[in-house]
Amino acid sequence: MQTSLVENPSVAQLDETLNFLRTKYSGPAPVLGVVLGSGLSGVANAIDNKIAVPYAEIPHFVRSTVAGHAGQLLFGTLEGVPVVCMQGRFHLYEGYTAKQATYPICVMKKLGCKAVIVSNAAGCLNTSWRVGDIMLIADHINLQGQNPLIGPNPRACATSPEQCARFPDMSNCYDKELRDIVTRVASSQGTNTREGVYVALSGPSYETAAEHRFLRIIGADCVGMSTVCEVIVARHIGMKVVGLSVQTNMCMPGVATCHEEVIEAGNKAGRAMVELVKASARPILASLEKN
Ligand SMILES: O=P(O)(O)O[C@H]1O[C@H](CO)[C@@H](O)[C@H]1O
Ligand SMILES: Nc1nc2[nH]cnc2c(=O)[nH]1
Repeated sequence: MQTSLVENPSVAQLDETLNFLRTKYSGPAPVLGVVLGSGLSGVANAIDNKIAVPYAEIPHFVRSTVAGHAGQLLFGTLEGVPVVCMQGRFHLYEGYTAKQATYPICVMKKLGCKAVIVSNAAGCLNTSWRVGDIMLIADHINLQGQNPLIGPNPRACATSPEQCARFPDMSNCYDKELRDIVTRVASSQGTNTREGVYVALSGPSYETAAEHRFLRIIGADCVGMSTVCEVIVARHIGMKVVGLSVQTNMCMPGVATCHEEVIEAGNKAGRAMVELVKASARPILASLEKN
């Protein structure tokens, strides 16, 4: 069943989704959500005791239509931490509304997640970086021309109506404490992460050289077509966020970009990302429990 979500998800819709998921998975409630971007599905292999539920079966989920996005929800544990993982995400350019694309984040919240790790494949605008580098998102610029919070407030997936500010603060969107944890884990693994700004456009066309110049001038380090709507919803309903952008292609004049290259680079660099996400799960949980 595929519902056209132009309104916020209702209590009835969320209940229907959750009741269905409970028929598929009855293990410990996930505390951490993970969203895997293009070519980054390797994290799925690190999940133990996995139960996979295709999006096509889940009430009110839309379908994954993009190569490199498997289109299933995974339940299991990552280094002993109960997680729910989107192996593939929904994008606005697939024709989905911002509410449809972010519905799984509301479901993660209802399942019990306190934080979400969002990952993406991105075009690298920062000329000091290289393909394969992992950027911890420190901030974002939303140039998608959409905001998933437009419309009635509050939303049913929040813990309480008071949680959903009409004008939610986005100043610590990408949680500083969790970012520091991931940076420490990365350096203990010998992985050199860098922090930077992710800019999201609607896509699906890649950028022109003039657009690349513009995006650098406004302060972006890398560019993609996803993530920001998910993050806005997660913050609105009180979930902490970690964002990882794998640099899959250099945005340079005269250099063409194609999705096959993005997936291939994602697959390659994704290996380091798998180790990073795996090793970060327990310290992130410890930090969530402390706060
Ligand atoms: O952001 P993710 O889902 O990783 O995918 C990125 O890769 C695709 C373009 O190659 C776009 O969907 C872009 O957003
Ligand atoms: N918009 C955009 N999205 C991407 N995803 C991966 N690479 C790119 C890119 O160069 N531009």
